[in-house]
Amino acid sequence: MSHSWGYGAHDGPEKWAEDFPIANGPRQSPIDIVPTHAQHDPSLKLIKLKYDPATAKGILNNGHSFQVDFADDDDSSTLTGGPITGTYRLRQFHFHWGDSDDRGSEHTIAGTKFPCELHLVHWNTKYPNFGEAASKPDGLGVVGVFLKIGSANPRLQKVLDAFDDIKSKGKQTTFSNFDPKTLLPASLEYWTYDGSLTTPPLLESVTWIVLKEPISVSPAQMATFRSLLFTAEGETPCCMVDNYRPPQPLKGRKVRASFK
Ligand SMILES: NS(=O)(=O)c1ccc2oc(NC(=O)c3ccccc3)nc2c1
Ligand SMILES: [Zn+2]
Repeated sequence: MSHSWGYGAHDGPEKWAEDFPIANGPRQSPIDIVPTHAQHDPSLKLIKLKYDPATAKGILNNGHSFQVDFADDDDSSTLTGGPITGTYRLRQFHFHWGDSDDRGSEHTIAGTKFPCELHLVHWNTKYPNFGEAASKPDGLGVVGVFLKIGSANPRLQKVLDAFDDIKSKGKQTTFSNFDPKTLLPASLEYWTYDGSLTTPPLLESVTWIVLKEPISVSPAQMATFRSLLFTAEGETPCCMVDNYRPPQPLKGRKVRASFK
């Protein structure tokens, strides 16, 4: 089955269920987080993110977003604590963003959309690799960070400076010595719930950890995000924008807060 999905009218989120019926499953992501409905859980631990900059390997335009990939053959870069048990290894981070500043995030907060959202993707080392973990209900842990319009974010700039080499789909380049911790806000307070990958194959294997505090991004930096292309070299260029899935039904799930 050739899975060609995207974010357009003909291949976008409203069509994904045709090839990926789990799109209508019981624990789909993203969701609208309503802070007043979230329950503070005092048993939730602090999240611990330990990242070794040396594990950063490369940056790739995969035609849906761009991602920075990390070496995950040992426990050099891990997520522990928070709502999860055990050790989850960082595999990649990527973003979702809009064509204008009024949209772009996947999760929303009481209906509020942010212009951009960062996802740091980790897999549970109780499984042999990412692919195995991605098919298990406790296989993945994704940390979501909102970006809001403000002053230019100097830590983001190193990522954006690599875009000239990955403008179109399938292009990649080396990307080394980068600490994703520099992209995190001061507070690691979070909401957590059981969900899924937000793009096909939409596997329901993600423990979501969405940070309450956003990081900043400037309008000029958002324009740089929007200069990437969904399309490969030689194809009619199509700007990579609005690569976000809208919130999905909660279907009885509880969202817990690590804070009061
Ligand atoms: N928006 S999302 O829910 O964070 C999300 C959605 C879809 C995803 O597919 C992958 N695959 C790998 O990282 C991968 C890692 C190793 C080998 C092959 C793939 N990560 C994802 C994260
Ligand atoms: Zn994502």
